[in-house]
Amino acid sequence: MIVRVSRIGPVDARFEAPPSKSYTHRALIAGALASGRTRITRPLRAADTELTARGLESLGVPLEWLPGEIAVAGCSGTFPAPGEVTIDCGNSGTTLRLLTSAALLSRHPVVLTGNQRMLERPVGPLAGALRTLGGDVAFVGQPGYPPICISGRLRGGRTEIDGSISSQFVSSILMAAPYAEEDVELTLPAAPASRSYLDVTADVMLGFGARIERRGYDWFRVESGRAYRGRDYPVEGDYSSASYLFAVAAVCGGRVAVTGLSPDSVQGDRRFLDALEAMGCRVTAGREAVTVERTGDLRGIEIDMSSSPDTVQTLAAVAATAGSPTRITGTAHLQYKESDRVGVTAETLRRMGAGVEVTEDSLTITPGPLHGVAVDPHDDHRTAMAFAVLGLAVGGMAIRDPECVEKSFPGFWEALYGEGLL
Ligand SMILES: O=C(O)C1=C[C@@H](OP(=O)(O)O)[C@@H](O)[C@H](O)C1
Ligand SMILES: C=C(OP(=O)(O)O)C(=O)O
Repeated sequence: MIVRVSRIGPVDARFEAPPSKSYTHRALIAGALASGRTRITRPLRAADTELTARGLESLGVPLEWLPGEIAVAGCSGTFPAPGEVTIDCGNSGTTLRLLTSAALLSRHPVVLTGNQRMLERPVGPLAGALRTLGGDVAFVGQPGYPPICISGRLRGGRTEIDGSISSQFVSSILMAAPYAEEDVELTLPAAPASRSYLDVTADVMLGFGARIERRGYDWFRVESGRAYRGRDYPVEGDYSSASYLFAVAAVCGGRVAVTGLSPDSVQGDRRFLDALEAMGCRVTAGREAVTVERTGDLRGIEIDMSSSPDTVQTLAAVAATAGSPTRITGTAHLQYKESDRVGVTAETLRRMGAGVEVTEDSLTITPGPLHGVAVDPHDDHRTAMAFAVLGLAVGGMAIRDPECVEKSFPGFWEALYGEGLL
């Protein structure tokens, strides 16, 4: 299938943000490990969160998707799987990495695998740290990459962990840590990638009753024995998904209001709004909705997006329509995602007529006269959504394999249709 995107004029649209992918993954895992029942309300039902849910079910956790909620019967810290299980995590890095440490809470070995691309996404630093904490982690194929087989126990204690490739390595150990035999103390020798996701992890853990001490992003201690308690857990809206909606106002002009976002969220992709404001948009966060409005021209900016990785492509798309160049830094770890995102973004923007310069950790976009092109998202939802939005300003855009948005934002195309934008 192909979605064709035509140029539209200034917009006046209102959307509801989809629920947060990161919060839904974590609430599923905390609820599955908790004592008692958990009701996750307004969860994200998308390909990736279904993969986490199915993984937990195969570990023996009863779980039910109901309209607008998920009911989870917690296993009190020991997965009841009756034997070895293999979990297919597709291309969901969060599923594979977060379940890696939790798998030590099963009495039987757990094999975690995924699709072809997932087998190229690293897990080595996580495996190394887990071994120090008592786990047996064996690489079934290429050392440092899935598939991995997890057995042994989560003894706990102190370890160092390098989160500079992915914060998910750190989140993984933190989320399982309340069920270690001893307290877990993690020291991060290097600045973690995507550090804001560690705030999301801590937020969910605290919400489920864990005790966690920390010094910024370089030291964490989780108390053993402070089990998660089942609860009703409402999931807030997703700032990464909302970025595509806000970007429509930035590239087309006019205004877009998005409801369902928490104004004091710790999600790092909130920073995308600061970027739009610095470029010349008006951003207002009211009680009901966050609104982005553009009446004049956009100017280029320089911004560090290391903590907001999932909105780098949205920002690159907006930057291509500005009046001056934009330099985005903190992009090194985007090469480990669903695709080599910097490479694909640079190549597509160049084909559209923009100038793009790439270094190891930055992306500089120099706007030029743009024209639409055919985009192969390489099965990367964020590439499809970012270039669809840019297509609304440029016209003549064709997005191949549009169903890849199922990963995080299954209603993306319907949302644009619903507001008459497609
Ligand atoms: O923990 C999470 O929920 C996520 C962490 C980030 O990954 P990295 O830490 O690998 O950059 C982000 O890109 C991903 O979409 C979700
Ligand atoms: C990188 C992403 O997800 P994950 O790491 O879970 O595959 C994403 O959604 O952009």
